[in-house]
Amino acid sequence: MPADHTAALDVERAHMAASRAALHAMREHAEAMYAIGAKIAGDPFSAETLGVALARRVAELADDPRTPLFFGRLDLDGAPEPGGESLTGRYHIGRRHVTDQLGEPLVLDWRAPVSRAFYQASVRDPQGVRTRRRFGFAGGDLTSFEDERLGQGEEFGTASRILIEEIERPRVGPMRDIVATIQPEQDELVRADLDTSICVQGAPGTGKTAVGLHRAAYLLYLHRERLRRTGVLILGPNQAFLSYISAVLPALGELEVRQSTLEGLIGRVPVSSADPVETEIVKHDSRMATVLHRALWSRLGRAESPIQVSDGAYRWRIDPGVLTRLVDDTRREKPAYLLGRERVRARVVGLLQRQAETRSGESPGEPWQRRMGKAKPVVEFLDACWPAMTPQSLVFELLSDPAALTRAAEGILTEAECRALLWPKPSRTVRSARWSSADLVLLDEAAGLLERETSLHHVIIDEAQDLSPMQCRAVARRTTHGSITLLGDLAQGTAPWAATDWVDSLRHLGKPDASVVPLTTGFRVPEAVVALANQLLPALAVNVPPAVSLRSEGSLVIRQADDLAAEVIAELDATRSLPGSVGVIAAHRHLDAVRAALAAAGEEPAELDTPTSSRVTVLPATLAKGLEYDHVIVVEPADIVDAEPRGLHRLYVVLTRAVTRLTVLHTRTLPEALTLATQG
Ligand SMILES: Nc1ncnc2c1ncn2[C@@H]1O[C@H](COP(=O)(O)OP(=O)(O)OP(=O)(O)O)[C@@H](O)[C@H]1O
Repeated sequence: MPADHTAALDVERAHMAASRAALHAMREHAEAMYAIGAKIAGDPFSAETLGVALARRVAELADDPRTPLFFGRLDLDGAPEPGGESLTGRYHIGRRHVTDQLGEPLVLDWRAPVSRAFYQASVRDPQGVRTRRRFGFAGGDLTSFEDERLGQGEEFGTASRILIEEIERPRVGPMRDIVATIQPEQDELVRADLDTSICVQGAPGTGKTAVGLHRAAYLLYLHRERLRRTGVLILGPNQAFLSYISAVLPALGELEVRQSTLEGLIGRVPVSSADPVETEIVKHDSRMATVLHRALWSRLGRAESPIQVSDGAYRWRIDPGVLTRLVDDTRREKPAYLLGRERVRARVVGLLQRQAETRSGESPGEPWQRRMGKAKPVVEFLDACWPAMTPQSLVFELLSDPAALTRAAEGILTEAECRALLWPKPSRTVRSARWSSADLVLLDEAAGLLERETSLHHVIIDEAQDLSPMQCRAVARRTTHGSITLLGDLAQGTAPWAATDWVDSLRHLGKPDASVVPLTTGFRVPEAVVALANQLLPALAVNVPPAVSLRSEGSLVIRQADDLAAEVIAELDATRSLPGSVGVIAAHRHLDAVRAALAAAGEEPAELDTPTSSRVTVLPATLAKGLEYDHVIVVEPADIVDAEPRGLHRLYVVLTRAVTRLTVLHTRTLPEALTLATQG
């Protein structure tokens, strides 16, 4: 390193030390506030609220010695601020604001408006940036830097050595944040307005998950109070994936974002049975929404007899014609079902009240109204003409009563589809029903008809290509007044109902106008593997742009084996001296044999979502989505393809988990698409 470079780095290190000391002081100050918070708050409720806020502040100010406090610097030369003013001076950009005792900024949060230029400025549009400096680091220490003098036409783009080093870094443990190296096209998505819904179609490893997580952090920074009340939610495909991404937001100082699977979000009953796939397909079809709607609303009836009710002093009467009109009028207002029932009850009481007023000249009080609302004749009328329902009772009836299902599904489902829906041996009562995971979407749809969901402000949905129409509707019900970020790759759709076009998903999600933005630069998969994966694309029958890889390093080996287990062990031995994680991915039927071979060879592989120090993880192909390993060993691809109807898509997912080295081991003939790809 040249001497002037070394000297400059020393200055930066000193700034880092000063920033760390200042952060420490900020935290001590917050801790002191926390200690006296209870005393200064006037009442227990404010003490509690203040205590929670201060405790959060203390936690947010934690310093992680393994990461540097800043990773970039901007020298500004009259940059126009969003407000129109010009900014000059020097700003270090990091994971959070750090200020000195006088409140002067030592580090600017990466989400602050000024920091945008760090990600977006270019020679063509310098945004007032004279020099952009990026730092290389090891642990929390600065090791190098790289300057781009934009004013002098100097710009590295994806050739930045520091970016390359970052993406070539061996992967260990859970996912990391990418805040130091967010690319301009990713930054556009991260910083999109809160009210804008977007759909990101991105090839494997293009940073969709990373973009989603950073977008959550960005939105929370900009709209902290609003979002604290109404929430940001991240939806992922399974627990293994959620645990893989769980460290990213805390590393960015965001500790309170809810991350869930869709089942976790909508599950209102335990899942204790499984459906055959043809049944699941019908249950996830959007036509079920119409069937449920019809089944529910067809329960409204005409009043056959009058309500005759006594309040102890007098008897009142409402004629059937009036009651039927009341039901019809309320229905026309399109309320949620249970709200409608209560409206009818209130209107009946209103009619009784008017009769009482006419007779006595006085209005009966609230206790009288409540009593009349619960009077037996009123309840009997409601139960006959607008019966109370629960999600479970509605779905139970449809799945157990052929006549009820036929009535509700006529002209919507075929006879075969109805047969697929009906339980072969229905439980005797709703309470003893054994629900499947596909039933959860039906129950949620039913619940949405009965009562409106409260809307979240923003939902980020990862691996969204696998959402069924009914699952999309479940999300839509929770974002009626909010926005969504949809992240996915049509080529990776493995569910039987996987989307083949984003237009339909967006329609079911209630955001038909969201724009679909492609991401095509891959940061994970090496060139050789991307080339192989791209050649599978025609066989996947989806229209997506192929990926380009930023990683030229990396290897691909496809090897015929006699003994798969022995080959896996040999391959593991070959990777022993290399840094980074290893994922052995196979169809379910091979897992026991692979695990036994590993045990015999003295390897103790990690289980998914249990953090261990083991470098090797053995996992089924069905859980590989969204994950990555430096070295991936794929066992018997033909069995992965054969295991499910969209097995080739599954294979595409599995092949694209590799960061550095992909080894495919097979005894059977390779799937045809892969053979063509290797020849091509
Ligand atoms: N700008 C970036 N700088 C450095 N690393 C990045 C960048 N963008 C993405 N990465 C890294 O690339 C890898 C893939 O990112 P990510 O998992 O977000 O991709 P994805 O599009 O969600 O992939 P998949 O479709 O396979 O789920 C991760 O290790 C991520 O940290």
